[in-house]
Amino acid sequence: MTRVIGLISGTSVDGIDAAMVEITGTESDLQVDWIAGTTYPYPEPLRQQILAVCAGDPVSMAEFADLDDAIAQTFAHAALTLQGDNSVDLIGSHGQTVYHRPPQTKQLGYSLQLGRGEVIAKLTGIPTITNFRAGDIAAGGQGAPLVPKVDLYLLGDRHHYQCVQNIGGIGNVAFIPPQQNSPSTGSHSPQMLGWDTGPGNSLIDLAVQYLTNGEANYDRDGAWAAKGVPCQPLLAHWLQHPFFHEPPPKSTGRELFGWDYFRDCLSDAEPYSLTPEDLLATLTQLTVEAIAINYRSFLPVPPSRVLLCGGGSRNSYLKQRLQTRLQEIYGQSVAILTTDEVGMNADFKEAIAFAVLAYWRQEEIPGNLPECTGAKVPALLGEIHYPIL
Ligand SMILES: Nc1ncnc2c1ncn2[C@@H]1O[C@H](COP(=O)(O)OP(=O)(O)OP(=O)(O)O)[C@@H](O)[C@H]1O
Ligand SMILES: CC(=O)N[C@H]1[C@@H]2OC[C@@H](O2)[C@@H](O)[C@@H]1O[C@H](C)C(=O)O
Repeated sequence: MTRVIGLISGTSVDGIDAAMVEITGTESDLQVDWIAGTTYPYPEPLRQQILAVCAGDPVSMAEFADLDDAIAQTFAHAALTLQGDNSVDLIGSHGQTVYHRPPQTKQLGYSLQLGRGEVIAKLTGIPTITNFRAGDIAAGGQGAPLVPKVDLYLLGDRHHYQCVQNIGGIGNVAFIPPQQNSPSTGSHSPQMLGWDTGPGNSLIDLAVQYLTNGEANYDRDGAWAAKGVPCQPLLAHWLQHPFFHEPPPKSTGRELFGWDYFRDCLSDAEPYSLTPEDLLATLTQLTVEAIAINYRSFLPVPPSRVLLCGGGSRNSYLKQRLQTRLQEIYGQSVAILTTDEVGMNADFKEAIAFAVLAYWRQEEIPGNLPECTGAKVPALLGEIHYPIL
């Protein structure tokens, strides 16, 4: 048994999710037992600095190095807070993505996560694995999404064609066909798939911040959007964005669906004189339609159930709109649950996944699925940093 802490701050930049778990087995016999989890908020000035860098604000290399270390220190504190009196064997830290560029025909991808492992290992005294995306990118992959391989082994089901749909800042899906035999035999058909579906909560959050002058950060339970009506012509226009129609493998981030895109949305919306409620309803529906278009265009069969995770799984209005839209496109009801309902914590699933990815790195088991990231080969993911005792 290996006790591992997994750490991640996602594209919402809302704080560090930390999960402590005990892991045994390897792939088809992988077992992860939950011990504890916590969300450790960034100090507000640090959060603002991260958002500014993500939005393209210029920084000197010296400021950049300080930012890297400030993030690493916050991650280390999150790990130490969660660790308490427990002994921990390993930390898997995703870090904070500040830039992501998918690969092009003649150019490898580039994905930068801050919060260097040397500092986390030094401050915690625990071996720390970081920089998980580089190994997949070196193999020609997108570097994302990486969580689907963990979903396969922890959420694969004998009967269902499942979609595990994360709705964080960005949305991503893992499509998992029924696992009749051991997944590692590759005997399942059709194949496992996974890719980024587009905006999750990123545009909804930006709209709430804009509409409240920064007083609020998100639309709790979708209550505000639920009072509005989606503007169909605006949606039709936004849905022409090439990302929604690009076949997988594909990945994205705040570079595409961040402030600049939101400002474009606002100017597109001007002629319609939308109320704040209508604007939020339309942006929420964009997330729903992005998921629906991706499923209809790229899944080989309709999912028999969708397992939601990430903060968007708490947005009951979004969930209900997604239910309606999937029923419309498939002509039959598709069960929508949260991963909590099948025993996997929906808020900490990504943190748990990076604990597993670190464990796989230590056991020398590849962490990526080429069918999801587009990498040429399965690759060992992550760099190991040992504390100097
Ligand atoms: N009760 C709720 N109602 C509506 N939305 C919610 C609720 N709770 C969380 N959210 C949304 O979830 C977001 C955070 O989700 P999450 O932590 O999964 O994102 P992330 O991990 O940062 O993103 P990513 O998965 O893209 O890296 C918040 O910014 C908010 O928009
Ligand atoms: C570059 C980056 O941080 N991408 C994240 C982001 O957040 C959601 C989506 O975009 C996903 O593909 C990815 O994260 C998860 C943890 C993944 O790799 O599976």
